[in-house]
Amino acid sequence: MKTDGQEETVIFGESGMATPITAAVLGRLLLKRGLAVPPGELEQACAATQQEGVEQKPAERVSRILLAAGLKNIKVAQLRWERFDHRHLPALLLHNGCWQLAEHGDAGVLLLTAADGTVSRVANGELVDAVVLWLRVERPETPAGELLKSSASQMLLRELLRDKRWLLEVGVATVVVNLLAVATSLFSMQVYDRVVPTFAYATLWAMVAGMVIMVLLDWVLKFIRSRILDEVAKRVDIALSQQLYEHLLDLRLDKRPRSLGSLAAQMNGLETVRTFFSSTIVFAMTDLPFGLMFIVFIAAIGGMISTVYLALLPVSLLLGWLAQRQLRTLARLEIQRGHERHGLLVDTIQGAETIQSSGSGWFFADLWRSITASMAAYSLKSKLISSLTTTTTATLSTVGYVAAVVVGVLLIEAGQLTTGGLIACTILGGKVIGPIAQSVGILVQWQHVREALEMVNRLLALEGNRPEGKVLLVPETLPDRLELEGVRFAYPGTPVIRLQVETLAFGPGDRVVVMGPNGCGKSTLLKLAAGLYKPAEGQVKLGGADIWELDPQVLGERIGYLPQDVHLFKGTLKNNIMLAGGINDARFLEVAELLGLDRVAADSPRSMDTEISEGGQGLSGGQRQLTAISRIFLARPRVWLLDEPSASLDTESEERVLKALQSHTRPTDIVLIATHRPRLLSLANRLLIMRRGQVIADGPPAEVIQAMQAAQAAQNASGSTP
Ligand SMILES: Nc1ncnc2c1ncn2[C@@H]1O[C@H](COP(=O)(O)OP(=O)(O)OP(=O)(O)O)[C@@H](O)[C@H]1O
Repeated sequence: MKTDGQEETVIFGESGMATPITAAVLGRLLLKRGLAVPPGELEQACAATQQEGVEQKPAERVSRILLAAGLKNIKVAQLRWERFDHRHLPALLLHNGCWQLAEHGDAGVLLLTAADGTVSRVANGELVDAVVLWLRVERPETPAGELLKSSASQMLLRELLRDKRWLLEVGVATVVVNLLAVATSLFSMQVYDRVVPTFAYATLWAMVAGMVIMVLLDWVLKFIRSRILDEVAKRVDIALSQQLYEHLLDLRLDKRPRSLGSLAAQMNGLETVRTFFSSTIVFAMTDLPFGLMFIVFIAAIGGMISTVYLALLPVSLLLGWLAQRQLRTLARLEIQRGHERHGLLVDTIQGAETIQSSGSGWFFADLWRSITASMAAYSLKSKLISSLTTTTTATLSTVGYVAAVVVGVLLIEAGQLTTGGLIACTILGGKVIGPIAQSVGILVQWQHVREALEMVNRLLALEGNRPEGKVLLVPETLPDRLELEGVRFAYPGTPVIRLQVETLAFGPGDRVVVMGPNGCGKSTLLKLAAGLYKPAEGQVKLGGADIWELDPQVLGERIGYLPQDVHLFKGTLKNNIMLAGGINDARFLEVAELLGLDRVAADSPRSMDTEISEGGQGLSGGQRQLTAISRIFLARPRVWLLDEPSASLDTESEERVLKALQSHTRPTDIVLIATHRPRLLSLANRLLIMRRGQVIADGPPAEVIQAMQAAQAAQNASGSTP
């Protein structure tokens, strides 16, 4: 189909009507997303895919067009507008019967650009039935040159250069150590040329005495150099790991990678970097540039012999460069598999009970074996390449030695060189090739370090909760009011909106129970209200202030959040209850008694000092839940956000928690409880019902229940009507 000279492909809308998508509108989107296509290619691709038939879904068709136009690594997703995460704009939108480019406009208005370039402004609400095509571009690899500009490298450099004195000290020590190496060769030259022909022992002893001093100096300098570098590595290590860990603590939860294994591996990346910089290999690197200095000395002593080493130097470097290209890919693959293995390990340890009870151990053992086998294969390949390169460099070194001796003999015959001179040249020659042979080992390690740095970069690139340098509000008083305004939220990596709330306000004294089917967004609502997740759009306000503008301490003080999955940490029961500390014993005991935790402690020989292992091992599910609830009671927040507080509790404990909530909350506190337990309704003066991320009913519990029952009855009646 052609319109105005533009190639079109035909796409079926939801209703089954064919809706054309032009190369022009797709081209506009690609341009906005920074994806270049040579002129004419998109039109050709559209025409080619059109000939294949029109029965494909829009997303499939656009995928084919993009592939035909040479754009790989792009996934196309088709979504309903109301479930689309606006952060992923620009996208293509099917509105008013044609596909248009949709972009953010101002004040929540959307800019739509049609194929012919006409722009219209549309309000969000007008697009309820619209369909979106969203391009998800896979992350491009960081180019090598970018690495040094990257945050981890910058952080490393910043730490290394914080106190520059060590650079001078190490520099001076390295120069002197290498000059002493020249002195050793000069010693051999003098012995062969002056001592051996005449057996001049007096000269020999004088030179030996000089050498002893030099050897001692060499030892002392090398020792000092290694101490200085160790100190620097230690300093950098402490600073970097602290910065990285704090970044991890402050990481925005919705920006965290989903796999725990890769998150932990990214953190561990620093370890690889640290080991590299604190290893002796750094000395080999600092000695590398002195190869050229030794060639200059060889030229001064043996003239033409230097050309042998000058020729060998680029050959060895080329060999190393070729090797490192291969090694880099292998290192990346090995590290990726390493992440998977790490993730599997974490999962296996956490899910040990499930694995054993389900008898699925063989499956995990197989998975482990296959990952380990492929890691071993990559490692074997990289060892093969590095040993091939090392052996070749060693052979080159021998070839260099033989060539230098041959050239030396010719020079001795021509009277331009002495035997001692030749020996000195070959000693210095070894010092040119030696570090290069060693550098192959450095290259192997460097590839791992490079990958590790990229991993750390990825971690650092993840957004923190509060941007650095942002001025945060610390209000002295905050009215007890929690509001959600125009909130839309999608979890990372998915464009599906999981929470959509136009306006929702909670005032002083509100006792709200949130109910709804599994996965309707109750926990998501509570997490957003607690400021754990940031909405893609809209605001969550506490006392009129956006909670993302508030200092986390203010937030922590005002809001108490009980997660659905309670987590306890390694330590004692008491430590776990008083997690953030700062609570007096009387209050602690009062809360323990209130919630029945004193009885848990009484059952254990170590009472409140009962040992808890990582992840809360050592307590029952209900006891873990009580422990977590007691943290909130100790904190006494103004806003209580409790996610399934009684899910693991027996009736007695549930009653106790209910009573505690009635008696120990202030009349002005806001209490929000997500639950499936009707018993908790006795506490509520307000009931929210949620479906598919939206609040569908809100009001006094009796009224809401009545309305829901009436709606259900009406639905049943209409469903039973023939
Ligand atoms: N971390 C996550 N990443 C991606 N999607 C998520 C994540 N957590 C929850 N979801 C999805 O968001 C939706 C809402 O989840 P939520 O936990 O808020 O439901 P819920 O109403 O609390 O359910 P339940 O009653 O089972 O606890 C679900 O469809 C779920 O699959």
